[in-house]
Amino acid sequence: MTYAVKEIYYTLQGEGAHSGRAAVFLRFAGCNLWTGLERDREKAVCTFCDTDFIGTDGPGGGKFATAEALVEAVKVEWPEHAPNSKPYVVCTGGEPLLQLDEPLIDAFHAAGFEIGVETNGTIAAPEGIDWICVSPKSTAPLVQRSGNELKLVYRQKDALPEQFEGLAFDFFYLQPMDGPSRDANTAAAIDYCKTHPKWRLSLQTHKFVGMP
Ligand SMILES: C[S@@+](CC[C@H](N)C(=O)[O-])C[C@H]1O[C@@H](n2cnc3c(N)ncnc32)[C@H](O)[C@@H]1O
Ligand SMILES: Nc1nc2[nH]cc(C(=O)O)c2c(=O)[nH]1
Ligand code: SF4
Ligand SMILES: [Mg+2]
Repeated sequence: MTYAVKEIYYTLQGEGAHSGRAAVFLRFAGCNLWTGLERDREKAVCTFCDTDFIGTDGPGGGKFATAEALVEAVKVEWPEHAPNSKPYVVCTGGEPLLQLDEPLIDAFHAAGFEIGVETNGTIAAPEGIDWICVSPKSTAPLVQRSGNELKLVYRQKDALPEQFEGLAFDFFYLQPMDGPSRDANTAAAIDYCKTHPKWRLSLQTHKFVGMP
């Protein structure tokens, strides 16, 4: 299968349980809940996306004919001399589970990588991913109902924390929705976490410091 990749870059995970951890971000092109075009945003299932995932024109982006070729492009971003560390790749997008398949998982593991994924949960995750972060979206049916962290963007009218707190995840996070109401959403998320301690606050820390 040919993989369509928007961008590949080395940064720190900004969100959730692995916040602060060095990772290569592999951003796949395309999503099943929005075309990525501003003219379609209002009518999309997911309306608040903060990401450009159209095309393959970003840094390190392109079309990769094999899993091995894509792994090689990710591998070169990890520092050469990194003692006592296992390389970590975060597969995101767009929706990474449209493209992240078993051959690619196997190729990453063969190269010594630990694999994380950021998914909207509408597609079942293949076996073998080391860290599954599910971020449910509005009315989109949630298929992937277990994993390591559930990271709910807050506030969404059609996706309330109560709908998800019984699912099989190790951690439950609320991430304030960025946009015109970010400050109000942050205050509401803090309040919710204080009254519902099962939930923790996830801030998009990379945005504070201008990291990609
Ligand atoms: C761009 S998405 C890509 C991965 C996948 N499609 C998903 O939605 O989980 C990466 C993460 O950013 C979150 N996100 C997207 N737009 C956001 C916004 N405006 N404010 C806060 N988080 C946002 C998503 O919920 C998800 O956890
Ligand atoms: N630094 C950084 N951390 C992130 N965690 C999840 C992100 C994403 O867009 O999937 C993201 C991102 O875009 N940048
Ligand atoms: S599901 Fe993820 S990538 Fe797709 S539009 Fe929503 S936040 Fe963006
Ligand atoms: Mg992002």
